[in-house]
Amino acid sequence: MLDINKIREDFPILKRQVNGKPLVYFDNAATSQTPQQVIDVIVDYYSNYNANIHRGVHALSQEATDKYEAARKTIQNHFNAKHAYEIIFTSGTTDSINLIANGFASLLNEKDELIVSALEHHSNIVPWQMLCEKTGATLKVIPMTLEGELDLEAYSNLLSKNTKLVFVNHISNALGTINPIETIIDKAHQVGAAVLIDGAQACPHIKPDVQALDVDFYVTSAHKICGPTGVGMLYGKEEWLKKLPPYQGGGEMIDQVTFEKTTYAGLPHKFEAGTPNICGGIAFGAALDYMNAIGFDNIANYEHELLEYGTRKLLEIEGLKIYGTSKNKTSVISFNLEGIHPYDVGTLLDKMGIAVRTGHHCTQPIMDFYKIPGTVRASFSFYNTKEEIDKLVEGVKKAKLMLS
Ligand SMILES: Cc1ncc(COP(=O)(O)O)c(CN[C@@H](CS)C(=O)O)c1O
Repeated sequence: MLDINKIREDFPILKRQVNGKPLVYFDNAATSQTPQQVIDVIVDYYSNYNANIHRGVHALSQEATDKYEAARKTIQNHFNAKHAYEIIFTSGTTDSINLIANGFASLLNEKDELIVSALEHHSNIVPWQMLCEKTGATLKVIPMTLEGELDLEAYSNLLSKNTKLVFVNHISNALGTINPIETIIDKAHQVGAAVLIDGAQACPHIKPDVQALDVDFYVTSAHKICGPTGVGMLYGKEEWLKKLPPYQGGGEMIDQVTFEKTTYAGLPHKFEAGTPNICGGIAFGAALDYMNAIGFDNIANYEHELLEYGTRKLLEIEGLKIYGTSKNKTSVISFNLEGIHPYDVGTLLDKMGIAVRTGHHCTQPIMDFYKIPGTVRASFSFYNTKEEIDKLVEGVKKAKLMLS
């Protein structure tokens, strides 16, 4: 059982007032808030051992290197990766996906096919469209259903011996749907295709086991899981990371440089050119330690309570429609009020101190599917409360009165 009041004490920002009202932060799917334990690690780094890593001969550099590589091991253990060198630090989910898409440019041709899902974030669509433009490969799309789930029968029919890569999100940021990635991975492997799972929305709620999933690539951002922005990770199976060419050239990723020829470093540094976000990586590890101390089972159970409560209370409002009604979803509720633009609802809620996201949530294909301009999206985290949901419901009722 979580002590929510005690947990909320960890988050200084939750004491904020917005427009003269206590902040109700329901935009966790965009970015999560940062506990004092992680803030302290960031302050400690810049106060006591800020230095460049991996090649320094002085104490500060060694301390920073040790902490950075310890964070990599924390991430390895969290995702149950076989080797620490299968964890590549990136600037986030988008960067991780682009790293892989660029790597496949040298492996694909016009006969090859890639499969994406209709539920994807633009970060897991556009890099692959760019790759298809470069290589002549074909992009195929797994259709979605009205409930906001993937049509698995259609997926099976899209797979063929020409399928080289399948990439889907673990959890939809716009609808909250939890996709059956075990099935998706298994079917892709049966035709010899590799699978990239976009875990940006999953990692705040569940603890993926990359070896159990047998996934080829898994990506996420630290800022979704109580960590800082500007840092994330790519997990890749060793065999794949060894096959892919470097993403960026520069310091750190080399072994020998001559004007005749340059040889590259081994894993993970082959993919980590230049000075990394050292503090961000260390804070990423601290964020995972914080979340694991609370326990992902406790987090998932409590957030499911919030989802059920919020869904029930919002549906009591006449004319409110929820998009994404899968039985298997996390604490994201996307909704609209009949005849009212989501942006207007979001603006009024902000005046009441309630932070939600409105618009297409970087998933325009989903909005096109539902033939709507966007939604109001409330996304709950383990530090939110039912009392805050009551404020949201009252706010939506007020907005309906004012805007109808
Ligand atoms: C499923 C999914 N995939 C990729 C991204 C991009 O993450 P970055 O850290 O920006 O690289 C996101 C970020 N979604 C935010 C910003 S649009 C949201 O409000 O839903 C995501 O949810």
